[in-house]
Amino acid sequence: MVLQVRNLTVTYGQKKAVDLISFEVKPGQAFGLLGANGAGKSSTIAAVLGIEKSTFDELVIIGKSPIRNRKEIFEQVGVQFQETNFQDKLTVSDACEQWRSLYKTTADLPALLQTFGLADKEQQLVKLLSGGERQRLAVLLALIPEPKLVFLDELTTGLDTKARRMLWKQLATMKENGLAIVLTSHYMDEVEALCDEILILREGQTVFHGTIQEALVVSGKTTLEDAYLFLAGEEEYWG
Ligand SMILES: Nc1ncnc2c1ncn2[C@@H]1O[C@H](COP(=O)(O)OP(=O)(O)OP(=O)(O)O)[C@@H](O)[C@H]1O
Repeated sequence: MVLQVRNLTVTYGQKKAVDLISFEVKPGQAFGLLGANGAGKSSTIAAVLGIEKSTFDELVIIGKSPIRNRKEIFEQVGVQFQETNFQDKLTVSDACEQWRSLYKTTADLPALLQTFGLADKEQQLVKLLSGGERQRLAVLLALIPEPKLVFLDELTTGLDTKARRMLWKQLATMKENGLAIVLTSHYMDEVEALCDEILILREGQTVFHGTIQEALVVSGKTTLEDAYLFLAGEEEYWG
């Protein structure tokens, strides 16, 4: 098991943003955290990484505690955040080198730049990249440490169709090689393309946890999007 989470709770003031959620992720498996805006997905990821305060019965990443062994875990876990802030004068190449310098072992950078369609942008300022290119750079940086587990928050938001397909294909290959993925997404085609298991949050609580096939069966729907809307309790808006 690469990740074990049991009864994780995140509280902001009086509000439980994440309420007793539990899940596990195995090597080579992609786990999708789904839910409406504000359902608690980012809070879950931040708590799992030990960035956000939480309570739990079990929280183990690659055999270690992200609270007590943050440094060791950092070497083996990649993180792509929704919005990465880059300095104004930073080129793509600088960003990659800075990131690489943080880790003991790193992936083949020219190959990653090629894969992510950024090989000809190395000297370009990050702030001048298009939104989609910046997004691809954020995913590339998450993969630099050759992680065993990667967290991808809204993986392909803002990406064009070709770039999305390229990323899915790349991640599918990495999964075959044992990479474990935790991703949040609002796109059910992406979830179907990548996820082996999903957990749907509604106001911080688990309303479904299982495979996509199970979500279809439990909801009695024929598409994942319909199943998601039903299980997340959002169907009433669409009738
Ligand atoms: N630091 C904070 N202090 C207080 N409330 C917070 C804080 N961070 C998040 N929240 C609240 O906790 C709830 C869960 O937020 P979270 O960002 O985890 O949702 P999300 O599922 O990731 O949403 P989105 O899809 O919009 O990214 C929301 O109601 C949010 O307003």
